[in-house]
Amino acid sequence: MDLGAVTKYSALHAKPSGLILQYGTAGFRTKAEHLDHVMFRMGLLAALRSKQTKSTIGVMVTASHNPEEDNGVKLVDPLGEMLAPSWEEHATCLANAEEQDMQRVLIDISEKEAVNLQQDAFVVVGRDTRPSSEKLSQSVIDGVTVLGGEFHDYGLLTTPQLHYMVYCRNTGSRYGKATLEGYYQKLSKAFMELIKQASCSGDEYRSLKVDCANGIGALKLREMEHYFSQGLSVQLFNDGSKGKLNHLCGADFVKSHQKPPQGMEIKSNERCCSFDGDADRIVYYYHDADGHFHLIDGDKIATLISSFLKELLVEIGESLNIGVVQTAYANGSSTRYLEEVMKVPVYCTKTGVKHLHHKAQEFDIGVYFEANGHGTALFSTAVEMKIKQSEQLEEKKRKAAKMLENIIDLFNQAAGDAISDMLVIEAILALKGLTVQQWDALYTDLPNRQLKVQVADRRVISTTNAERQAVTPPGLQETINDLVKKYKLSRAFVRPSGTEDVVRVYAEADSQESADHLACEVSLAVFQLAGGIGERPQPEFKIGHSAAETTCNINNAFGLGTANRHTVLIQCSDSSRSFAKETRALKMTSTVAIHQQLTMIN
Ligand SMILES: CC(=O)N[C@H]1[C@@H](OP(=O)(O)O)O[C@H](CO)[C@@H](O)[C@@H]1O
Ligand SMILES: [Mg+2]
Repeated sequence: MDLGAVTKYSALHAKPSGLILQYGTAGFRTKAEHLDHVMFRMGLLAALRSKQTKSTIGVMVTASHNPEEDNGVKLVDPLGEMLAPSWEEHATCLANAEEQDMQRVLIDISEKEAVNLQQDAFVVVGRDTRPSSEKLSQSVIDGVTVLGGEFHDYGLLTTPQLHYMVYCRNTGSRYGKATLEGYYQKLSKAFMELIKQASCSGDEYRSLKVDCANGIGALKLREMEHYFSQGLSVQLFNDGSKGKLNHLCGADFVKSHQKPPQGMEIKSNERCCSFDGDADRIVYYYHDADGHFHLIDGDKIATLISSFLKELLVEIGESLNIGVVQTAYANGSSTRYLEEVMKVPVYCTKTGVKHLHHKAQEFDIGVYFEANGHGTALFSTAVEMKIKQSEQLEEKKRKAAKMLENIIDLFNQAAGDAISDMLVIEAILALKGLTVQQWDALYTDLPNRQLKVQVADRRVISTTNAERQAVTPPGLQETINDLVKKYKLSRAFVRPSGTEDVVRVYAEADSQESADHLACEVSLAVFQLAGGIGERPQPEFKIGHSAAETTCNINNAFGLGTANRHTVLIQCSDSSRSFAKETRALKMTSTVAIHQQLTMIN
């Protein structure tokens, strides 16, 4: 290791003194202007990891669903997986070392991990469409080359495409060809094979509206679309030609606000979906004939996929085991449906796909999804062996085995992938002849609410039991237990976020009002017992899509009685400011005192 060169080049990517960052659930994420030194150092670290594992390592420059001004970086391990936990710690040490300590930290990591510095290193780099990404990925490359590593810069890629490239390169191309062309061909071929098996009702021309969050997903779906257009026509919205990345659109927006993205016109019963900013998450939705919005999230996606795979296994006559992995955010109805109706074992892990991915590897077929739409399915070598042996099976079983083989090829087993998941879902819906409403009707989600609470130090909250119970601060869990008892079919938990400086609160109950009240009461308990800062959590009534809907919300609030003399916090987006004005008029004529605050959603 040429430490002189490291020092010299590091000075060109100097760390702002005092800046401390943590390699969190999804790598480093913060304002783009604070990340140059982190990128250079992650280039160094990726080269070391590559030397140690004698494999290709990936570096992705993205901040996923964060605002456009942010950026981030994460490393991808040899089998396309998230970086090993011990190396996450090294990443944090290296990113936070002051300039004069850099050499010592690098040597420490190399010694601790017994890295042979003479070994070659190879790193592949990808980036999303943020204005800051190109320059930042160049800083990663500087880091790789200063340690004598070689690199391949894929340029613009979705995050899951980079995971796929790493996986292909480290498995001698058995998984696929490590090019975009290879990715498009592998997935499209599998999709077209599956679609061919769908019994054609004649009138079904499959089409889907896709909100691309103004991100990389739009570019890559455009490139890919002609490979599968015979089987599915996609109509792209928020394709980056005008709107801002993730602004009022994308999977995260749709899931957390439980409403459609801006910039997409939805006719009743049309199938629509949203990707997030780096295209590793997907959620579906539709408007029913009465104009009501229905969200089909990661839980329902996992249900559709696992029920289809289970049926295939039954048809093939194989006793391979199948498991579904969720987090505490999974809707209680989904867990009940999977366990009680489908009789599939369900496991709960901590938040963050690396936890779900590892658990899913324990099964012959492991399906994992976070409620926000990030997930995939993993297949063991036992499954592949059984498929190979299916040549001898009778016709019907062979057909099912062939279907399984294609569906395996269609999944991105390296990481959750919006494009791959979209094609899997479309294929399953076609094969089963299901409409989006029939899929949605598998079970009814329990009403739920997620809130964020600001505290001075979110580390005062520690949790156990896959984050479903708070251990500290003292008294918090007991308070939550008492609050939960007040509502029917209720559940609530709190945990410190791994990507934002907030405590997340989740509550579900038999009605939206109950879920909202419970979430609010739990937020207040967090605020009081865990050192809340800023404004106290308040009961919250969101502004509706239309003036009429908003008026109705406010009236409901009055109707509750409890709203009297309450502070009503009205959140409104830019475009709904006019509605806010109308509700101000309502305030003037009402007998209830409303202290109105206008805050921006997002
Ligand atoms: C409730 C929620 O959606 N949490 C998200 C979010 O993590 P937090 O640790 O909750 O901030 O970002 C992660 C990375 O994208 C994602 O894996 C996870 O599901
Ligand atoms: Mg993402």
